[in-house]
Amino acid sequence: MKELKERYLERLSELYPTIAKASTEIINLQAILNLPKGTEHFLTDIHGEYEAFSHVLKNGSGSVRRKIDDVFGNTLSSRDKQSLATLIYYPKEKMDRIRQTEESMEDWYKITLYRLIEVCKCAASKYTRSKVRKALPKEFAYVIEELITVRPEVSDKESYYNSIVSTIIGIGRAEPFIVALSELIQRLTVDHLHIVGDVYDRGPGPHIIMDKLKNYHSVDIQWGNHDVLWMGAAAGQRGCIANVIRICARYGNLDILEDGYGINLLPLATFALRVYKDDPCECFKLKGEQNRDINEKQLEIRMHKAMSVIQFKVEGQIIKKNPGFHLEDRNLLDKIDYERGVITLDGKEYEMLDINFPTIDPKHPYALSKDEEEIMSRLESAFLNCEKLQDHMRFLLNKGGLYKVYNGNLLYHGCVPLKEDGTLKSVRLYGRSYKGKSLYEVLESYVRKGFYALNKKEKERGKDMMWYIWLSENSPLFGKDKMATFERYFLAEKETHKEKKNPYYNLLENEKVINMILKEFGLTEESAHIINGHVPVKAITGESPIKCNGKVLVIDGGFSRAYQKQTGIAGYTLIYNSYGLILAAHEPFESTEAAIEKESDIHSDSVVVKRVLERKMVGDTDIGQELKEQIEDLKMLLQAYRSGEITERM
Ligand SMILES: O=P(O)(O)OC[C@H]1O[C@](O)(COP(=O)(O)O)[C@@H](O)[C@@H]1O
Ligand SMILES: [Mn+2]
Repeated sequence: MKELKERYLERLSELYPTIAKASTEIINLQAILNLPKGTEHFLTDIHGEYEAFSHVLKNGSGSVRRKIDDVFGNTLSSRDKQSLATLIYYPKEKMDRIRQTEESMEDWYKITLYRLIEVCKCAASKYTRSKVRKALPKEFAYVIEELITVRPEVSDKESYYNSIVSTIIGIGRAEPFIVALSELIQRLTVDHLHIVGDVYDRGPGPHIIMDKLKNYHSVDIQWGNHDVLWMGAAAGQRGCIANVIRICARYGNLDILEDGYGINLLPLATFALRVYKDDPCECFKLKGEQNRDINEKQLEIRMHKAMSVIQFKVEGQIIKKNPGFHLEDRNLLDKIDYERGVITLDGKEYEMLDINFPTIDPKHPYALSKDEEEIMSRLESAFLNCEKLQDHMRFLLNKGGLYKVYNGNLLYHGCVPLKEDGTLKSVRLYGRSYKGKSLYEVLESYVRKGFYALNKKEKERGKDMMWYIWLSENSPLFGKDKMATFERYFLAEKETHKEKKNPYYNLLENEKVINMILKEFGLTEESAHIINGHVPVKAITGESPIKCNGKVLVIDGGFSRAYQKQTGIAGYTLIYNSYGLILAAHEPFESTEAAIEKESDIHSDSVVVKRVLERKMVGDTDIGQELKEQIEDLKMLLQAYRSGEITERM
């Protein structure tokens, strides 16, 4: 044991070769511990709505505006503060407009630069100089540092700053400088971003969101069921591929695949046009407002139906291949009487709203036709070989997981499967039982195996498991008793569409149950929270996202336009800064254009969920914990230098 310690100290002495260097590092780390905790920003269920996403990313769900309020208090009108906020979110676009009406741009630059520098100073004050320096845009790094640091040795500060600002304006660099400062403020306002699942599906730009996330300075992602669906598709799992394409078609978003990812859908299109030529495909109308031409719409509706039929077939095959999934009762194609146009479910007969299935052989309803097989095999290789998709999925794998414990909070997308009595539900997977945290962990390991396992069988299991995570009642990411896709397309009876939620969702107010879950994930402190997405909070009916006296926060972002009618708002996001937790309720996002022109911001309401008694410092966070350990190690090294166990390296 001692040997190990010695070896460790030797290694450490390579990094801190002298007493002076080790001491300096201890002092630096100690200083960081005493800075206020960085701001965390939580977003969930973005569902492809990249414009709204991009806006909340820019405004930090109200954090930028709060900074402006802190700095200017009553010395600026609320209008001016809002203009300044909009400028910080959209500097280029805003200046394009201002230039058209402003009489003296020079004055405007002066006032604006002064205001931005003040906000920037405030945003930077939470960080060490070294961290701020790393965030500075290269081109203006030196000047910005000059402007935001207090220089006691300069006696006439005002004229010092004024001369820098005048030079910037004089040499025609005011606008790029304003852009750089605005972006820096955005960057410094939020220290770390959490995405609590469901980047993908329903909206038009998940690939754009993924690109933005890839460039974001600090982020983690808890996968949502829709994300795992896309991961499964990228791994070549046919059930996932079929669902991904069906959902894109349903929302009129096939462009994501064709233009966003370069996946060729022509074979599917020609097939759908041929096979469903005279079929009105009534059950497969597209969702949302679709402003596209009628022929295009007709084509997409047919592709929607063609892919849905393929989905029900390939899912049937996966269910047969994996008896352990216990999903046999979801195989419905063999329950249809194709002659009479009815289906029998639980002993009851229902009329099918559509009975035109030219590719289904009633004796072998789950077999793909030759053409369907050909399409799926081409799609499989298209998904597997799509560089950009693979790159996005690698990012999800590297930055994400099924859950996260971070600064005393437990983050996951869906739920922890429970029994009616509130105890953990045990789930058998490939011969072993798992519940709670171990269920999360084994499922995550299967996802990774689906991408990386060398053993073919393990890899195959991993892939199928991604489809299972998408829709199984035992999946913590889905948490409903069935996914009633088939019934919702083909049956009029609403009772068959019902997807019953796991008891978890009825137990969210039960403190005993919530404490049990937190403890299961190693969180025993009274101050711990669960942060949850997945289920839209229906503010319209008075539902609150704050459950269990604030211990649970269900912040389904409601970004998804398709769901805004049901929720009545555009959902919630959460901020955790050094003063506590703040929940922001958002109004629907009209457009980027409106956000700039009308200076409309979409957070309508901010509720302080919890105000801490004492301001939280870095020392109180997970990173603070690590820093404290580093300090302890360095103290050990110092001791070793002083006692002569280790000699300084000069
Ligand atoms: O509204 P759509 O697109 O028809 O999708 C409904 C389906 O999506 C789900 O709600 C799952 O998606 P979420 O994770 O966004 O809730 C299923 O339970 C349901 O069958
Ligand atoms: Mn979800």
